[in-house]
Amino acid sequence: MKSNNCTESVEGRQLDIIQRIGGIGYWEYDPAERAIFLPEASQGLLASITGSPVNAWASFMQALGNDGRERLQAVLDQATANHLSFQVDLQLIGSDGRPACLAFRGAQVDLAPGLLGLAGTFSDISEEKRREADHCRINAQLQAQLDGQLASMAIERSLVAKTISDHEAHFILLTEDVADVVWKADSSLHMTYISPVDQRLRGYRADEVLGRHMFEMLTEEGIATVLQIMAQRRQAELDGKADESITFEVQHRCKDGRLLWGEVQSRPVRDANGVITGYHGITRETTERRQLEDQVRELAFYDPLTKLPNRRLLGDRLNQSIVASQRKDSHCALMVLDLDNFKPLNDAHGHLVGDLLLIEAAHRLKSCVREIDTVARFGGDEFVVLISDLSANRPEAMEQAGVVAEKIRICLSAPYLLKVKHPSQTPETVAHRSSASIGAVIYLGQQANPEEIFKWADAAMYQAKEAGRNAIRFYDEG
Ligand SMILES: Nc1nc2c(ncn2[C@@H]2O[C@H](COP(=O)(O)OP(=O)(O)OP(=O)(O)O)[C@@H](O)[C@H]2O)c(=O)[nH]1
Repeated sequence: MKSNNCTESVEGRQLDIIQRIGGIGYWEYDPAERAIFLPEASQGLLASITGSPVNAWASFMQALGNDGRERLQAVLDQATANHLSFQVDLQLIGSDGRPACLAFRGAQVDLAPGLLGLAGTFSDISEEKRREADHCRINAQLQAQLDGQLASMAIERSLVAKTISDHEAHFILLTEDVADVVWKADSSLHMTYISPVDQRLRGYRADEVLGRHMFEMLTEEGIATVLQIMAQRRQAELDGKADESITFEVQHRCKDGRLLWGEVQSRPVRDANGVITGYHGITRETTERRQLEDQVRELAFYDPLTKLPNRRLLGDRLNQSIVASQRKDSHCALMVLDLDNFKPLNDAHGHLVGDLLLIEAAHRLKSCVREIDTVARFGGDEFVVLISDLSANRPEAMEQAGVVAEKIRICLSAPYLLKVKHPSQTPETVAHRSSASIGAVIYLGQQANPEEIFKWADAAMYQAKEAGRNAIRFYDEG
């Protein structure tokens, strides 16, 4: 099969760089198989965290220990059952005996048409955890000092008052120093304290925030997330299982209309009877990390030029289609398409104009199939179409696939009028004729493996080329 090693390697390199700089890995979870899938670059990142270069996922599971493994599985099960997004922090011991902490974040997504699963990212937060522990230690020390002073207040009221104000000044200095926003709210979520960092991040002065409701800082989605978390906390309190500290990520509104992502770590403040009288917490800006996470996902699974799924994602969808086809007893079709007469366009007008044709071809291909079908780009001028839910009867399924293939062939052979915009020149329209040679194969369940299916469709595509191009050939099993 022809391939575009250059595009693949650029993608791989970009992904690699993003993962190294951002320290973010990507995963997908198929609930039916109860299996996690990691792209290759994420495996490398995981291996560097666990310190074991061999079989990154296995050494990660080993490093988690029984408790960690059970915890991760429970979170995946719960997120699948309740359609929740989640974050779980997992402690592990690397192969060199070094303790590490990994943040697993995820949400429900369509892994493939009709297949709901989970997808998300992981990152090494060992350093953040160490810093958090330092914060907590400092806060605890301050709190202990304040408590001690308050206890002797009756005796040395005036002396203590001075000490407290010293400590408050110390506390304010500390909160100004850290990059995170420190805040407090009363039990009805009206803000009672916010550190000055918030003004740097969101543009609001503290006096514009104090007394306002916390929800005024958040987007509608963020409010829904907080309400959901509060309902869960109330239920957990009733069950006697409430966690004191809760971490969640929501978007915050800025004064100039921008939106920022913030990871909020919140704790309740309780009176002597354990009744919640307010909340306090730390909010860390995570916009850049979220953007990196989105970029990692894009680069890992999508072709940057056409935005179609790439070879890696198609491989995954093909595996899923085989399982689904077995379960539903319905055929699927895989078609490999190579454009004809594409190179002359590049040669005459340059690669940028060639790119416009590839983008147009991608649009045309998508318009020929249903939402549940997959159109992928394999690099170069080669595309792959995966069609599922065809008849259980082989000749009938072949006829159905033939109708789609013919629709694609006609659609791709229509003339291309490419609008080229040169910088500081009037736009020109380049007309070009291309078509596609299409090789198709029909498969049912696990009768064949993905490599064979690709090989057969590819062989059929070469037959279509040899037959004079702009043609369709089905793989003949005979
Ligand atoms: N514009 C552009 N061209 C690419 C890209 N990737 C590969 N190519 C070019 O695509 C062309 C593919 O060559 P061929 O498939 O042999 O060209 P063809 O004229 O369609 O020939 P036949 O398939 O034999 O009909 C080569 O010129 C590659 O340089 C890309 O991302 N953008």
